[in-house]
Amino acid sequence: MTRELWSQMGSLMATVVFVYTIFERFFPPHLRDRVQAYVQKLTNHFNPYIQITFPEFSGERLKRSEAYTAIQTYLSANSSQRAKRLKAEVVKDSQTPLVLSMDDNEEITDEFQGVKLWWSASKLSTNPQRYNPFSYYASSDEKRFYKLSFHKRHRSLVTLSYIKHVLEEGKEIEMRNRQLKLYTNNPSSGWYGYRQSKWSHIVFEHPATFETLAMDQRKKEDILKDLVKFKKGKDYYAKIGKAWKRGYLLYGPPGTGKSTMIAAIANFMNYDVYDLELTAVKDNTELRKLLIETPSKAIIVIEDIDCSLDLTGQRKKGKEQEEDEDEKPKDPMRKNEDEGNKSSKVTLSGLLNFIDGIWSACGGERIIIFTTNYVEKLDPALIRRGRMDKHIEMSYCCHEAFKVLAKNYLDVESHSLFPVIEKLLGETNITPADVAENLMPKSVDEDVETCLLTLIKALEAEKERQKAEEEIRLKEEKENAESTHGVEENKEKIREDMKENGFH
Ligand SMILES: Nc1ncnc2c1ncn2[C@@H]1O[C@H](COP(=O)(O)OP(=O)(O)OP(=O)(O)O)[C@@H](O)[C@H]1O
Ligand SMILES: [Mg+2]
Repeated sequence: MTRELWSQMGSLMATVVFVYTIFERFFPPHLRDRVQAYVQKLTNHFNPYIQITFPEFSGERLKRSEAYTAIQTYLSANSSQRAKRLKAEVVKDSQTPLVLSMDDNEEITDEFQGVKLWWSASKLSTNPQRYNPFSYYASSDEKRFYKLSFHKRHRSLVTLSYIKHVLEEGKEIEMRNRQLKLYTNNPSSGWYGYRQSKWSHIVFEHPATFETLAMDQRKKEDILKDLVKFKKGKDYYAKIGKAWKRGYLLYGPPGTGKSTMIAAIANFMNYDVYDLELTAVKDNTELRKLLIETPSKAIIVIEDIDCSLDLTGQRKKGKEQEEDEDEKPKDPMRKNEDEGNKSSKVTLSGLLNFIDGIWSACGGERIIIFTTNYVEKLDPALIRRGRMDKHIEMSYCCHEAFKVLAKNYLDVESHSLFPVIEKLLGETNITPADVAENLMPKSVDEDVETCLLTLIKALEAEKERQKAEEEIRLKEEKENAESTHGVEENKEKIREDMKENGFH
């Protein structure tokens, strides 16, 4: 018998039950229960189709079931073309605010490894008397659920593989469609008030992508490969017994694209960005509390690490200082003074403890990015491999990077002026930010050639400036060397005079 026939049998049974309910008061209760149990047994015995129900709220009606949401997303993506009656819902924090899913009592067919399965959306009103047609809100007596039906011979395929596949794909689509967020830490004074939290967020809508990022192509591909490997590395990290995190250090002069690279990484990985402003963090305990609240699939960013705090070379000193302070007997009169001095006492060791510590393994899948303009100023302990796994230099604009910018800003891939620019770029240090600024048309009627000529002029001016700077530097060096030489000559002369005069 086909599933359709079984469905019709179901309707027939419902009619029987309905008729039976009308006449139920003529049956004594013990007989009624027995008949009900027999009817159920009989149907189960002959019906080869199994049904699994996924309720919207499980247990307490406080939290929507994650499985229900994932199934809804999966079915919306796979069924909106097939279902005839659809329901439109506004979904918060999604790139597609209006989500279409199949309407109540609608049924669609899915296929998995050649096996057919049926999904239906239903709702059950447990207290029909309380139905209020004028209410804006769903009745609290309404219970929604998805029902999955399949033939019993596919029981293990469905329970072991299909449901897992649906939930994983549903969650994956949710992640893809969600809007990224940029979080910044709140000062601790506001952490515990009404509706206050440690992080505030806004929607993250930075357009930067790896495609629009101007840098050496090989370097770019290397970073992309590293990111992909990290994203797929859950099992690998578990196998080698390392927390699923990766540290990047981006360094280079201002305007070379460090912040742009962070945005491109966030867009590529589809991770939220947690921009940690260290100067707003009082001490290591606060730092720990903030970091504990960062979830999985997050990028934790500390920009300009050399300027945020005096982290450079302070590791030992910081520790010793902390120990000293612990040993000092506390003078009650000095308590207020101490509290006043407590502003921003995050230490390098506190930060390193987090990066290495066990709580960085809670939640997993996190990328930590430090940026700096002066890599040479940083304490080697902070940037050693294993902590900052990848050091990426963002350098001055090379010809390849220029070509990306020309494509972004002017939509050209080649031009007779390109070789002139290539030569000048080889002789001058100019940041991609400056190149971009010069390439941008200043008015609507400025054509490609005018923009390229503007850039050439800027490059020539910069070349002259750098040449003049270099000449001054060389002159100063020469003068210094000469004056040192003069002092030495003088000393030698005095020594000879003293010898002549009999002094030794
Ligand atoms: N490599 C790049 N690719 C594309 N655009 C870039 C690049 N570098 C700079 N830009 C452009 O210049 C602007 C400034 O760059 P960005 O803020 O990323 O530099 P930065 O290295 O973070 O500088 P800072 O050290 O001052 O923070 C960006 O908005 C972007 O438009
Ligand atoms: Mg920056």
